[in-house]
Amino acid sequence: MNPPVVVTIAGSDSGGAAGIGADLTTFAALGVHGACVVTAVTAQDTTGVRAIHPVPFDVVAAQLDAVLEDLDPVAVKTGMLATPEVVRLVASRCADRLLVVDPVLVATSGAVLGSVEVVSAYREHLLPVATVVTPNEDEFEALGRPDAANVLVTRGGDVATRVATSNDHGTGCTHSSALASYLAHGVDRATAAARADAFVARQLHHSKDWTLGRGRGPVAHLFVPTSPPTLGAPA
Ligand SMILES: Nc1ncnc2c1ncn2[C@@H]1O[C@H](COP(=O)(O)OP(=O)(O)OP(=O)(O)O)[C@@H](O)[C@H]1O
Ligand SMILES: Cc1ncc(COP(=O)(O)O)c(N)n1
Repeated sequence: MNPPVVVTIAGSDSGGAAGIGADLTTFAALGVHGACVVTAVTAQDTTGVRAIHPVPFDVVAAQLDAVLEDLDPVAVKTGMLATPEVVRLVASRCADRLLVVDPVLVATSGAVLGSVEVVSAYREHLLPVATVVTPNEDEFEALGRPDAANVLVTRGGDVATRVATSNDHGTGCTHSSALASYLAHGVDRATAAARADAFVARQLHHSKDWTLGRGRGPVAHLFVPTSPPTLGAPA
């Protein structure tokens, strides 16, 4: 039987904690086939972002056309979209699919990954057509505290499930990719959100004592220490 197809539209992180790498590995961990549209190349490590190179618009559009026309993904997950043109492109091409929008505007390191123009494009074009939007607190503020049913503010784990670790680089990407994977397996939004929270908490627990890099280390995306996660089973 074919796995569900999910496409991530996001930037690369040379340090392998966030972005496309985190998304594809999370998709693999959760039993979906991952396709990818690369929007930007970042020179980044556990301590911060050194450089950002947006991919030319035509090349982003060509990647998206290829994936949509040939692989027909059931779900789309967006991360760093880099330019307002790409935000508008995604809104116009992906509104008819399960669409998880992680509005990547501020990195864990504090680096700004989205301009004022990008924020406006999100508000006007992408937020209204998303299935779920997963801003963190800073991104929620930057977006003007949108008051809509599809907005799920991520808060770094609630008291019961919070894992004490500084290895949290990539948690937002992992969380939104897990959410898109569970939706692609056919579970409802509330269940998918709860499972994504539990998945990230478990992955954070697994990597909590890692000492990779000198800054905020990566969350484990793939290592699954106990039984495999529940995928499309009844809610
Ligand atoms: N310390 C933690 N313990 C348990 N769960 C956590 C922890 N940190 C993050 N999470 C989980 O990961 C999700 C995303 O976390 P967070 O909001 O910190 O991501 P982010 O990297 O700031 O997001 P973005 O990619 O939007 O910038 C949270 O909703 C929560 O489910
Ligand atoms: C290419 C890219 N995409 C997304 C993030 C956000 O992830 P985080 O909030 O964990 O820094 C990032 N730092 N880099």
